[in-house]
Amino acid sequence: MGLKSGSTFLGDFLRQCGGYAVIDGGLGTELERHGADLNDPLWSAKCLVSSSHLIRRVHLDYLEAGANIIISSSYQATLQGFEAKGISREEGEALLKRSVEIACEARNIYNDRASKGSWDDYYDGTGLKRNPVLVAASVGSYGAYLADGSEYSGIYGDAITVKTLKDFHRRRVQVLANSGADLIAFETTPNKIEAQAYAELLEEEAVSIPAWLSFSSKDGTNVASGDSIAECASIVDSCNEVVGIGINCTSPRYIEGLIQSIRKVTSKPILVYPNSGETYDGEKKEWVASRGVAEEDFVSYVDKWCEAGASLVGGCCRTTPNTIRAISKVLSLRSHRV
Ligand code: MET
Ligand SMILES: [Zn+2]
Repeated sequence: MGLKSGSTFLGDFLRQCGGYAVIDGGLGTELERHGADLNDPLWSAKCLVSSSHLIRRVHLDYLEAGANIIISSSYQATLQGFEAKGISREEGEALLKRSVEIACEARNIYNDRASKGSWDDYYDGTGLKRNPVLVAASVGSYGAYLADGSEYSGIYGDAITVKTLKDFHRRRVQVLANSGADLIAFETTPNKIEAQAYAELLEEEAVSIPAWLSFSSKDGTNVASGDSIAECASIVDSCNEVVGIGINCTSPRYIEGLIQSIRKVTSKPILVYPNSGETYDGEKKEWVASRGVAEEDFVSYVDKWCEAGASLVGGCCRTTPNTIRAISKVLSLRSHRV
């Protein structure tokens, strides 16, 4: 896809969806809920090796809950992480591709089911009712690879520069760009240097599919490291390959303010998929439940986020197909208004 088509890619898709699109919910969370043990440096990517059927099932659950965009299980799948487990470069690349294939298989099953559904179930006056679906290849941050929660601190230390980050991500991005995915989702970006690294990498490598980039935040004004969201978003805004900018894995209560800051520096579509509002304890590797937001409360924010300028909404860690079903209802009511 050339730059020109890249620049209208997400806008065209949003129009196809009626103005608003639904992103899926937490993948890692759902895999765990189904019994997977993700206490591993590869986290959800551990299932790529042993339980791809479970990953496919979770993608399918999100599609059936109304998701328009499903994000692959490659968040914590890195060639470096695979190598540390004795998995060769070649096998590691095959696993990265496999993560996207599994998501594509889920989309095929979903499409088949929808077209075989009864006329009454699926006919909505405009044709067969089947949500348009994109598959996004997940790229987690360098902090996610470290597997110590640093995607929520953004503190990488002085030895880590834009250059080392580009080199860290380069091959994985190349492989995922040629995996059959529709776009790349750079998730949980915690600082400015990593945003800069992604933007430069997309340009240097002439990546053939578009990308979106989302940040994590702990306060509603800055990304996790303390760099300002406005500054981070403008770095990304100037990269032609980036078709959407947003926030993920952040408490719902900070989202509205963050959208307003992003809106000031970009006219690209804004995406948000917050977590449940609980906090991740990187040392204990568990979510601290105390300050969570109930499912109904999460959903009550969705209209506000859209009014502030978001057009793609989903959920991150600790959200489930129920959250996505509820988001999908709110967005489809809004879609009918556009
Ligand atoms: N897409 C990833 C997942 O839900 C994002 C994780 S954020 C720590 O599994
Ligand atoms: Zn998350």
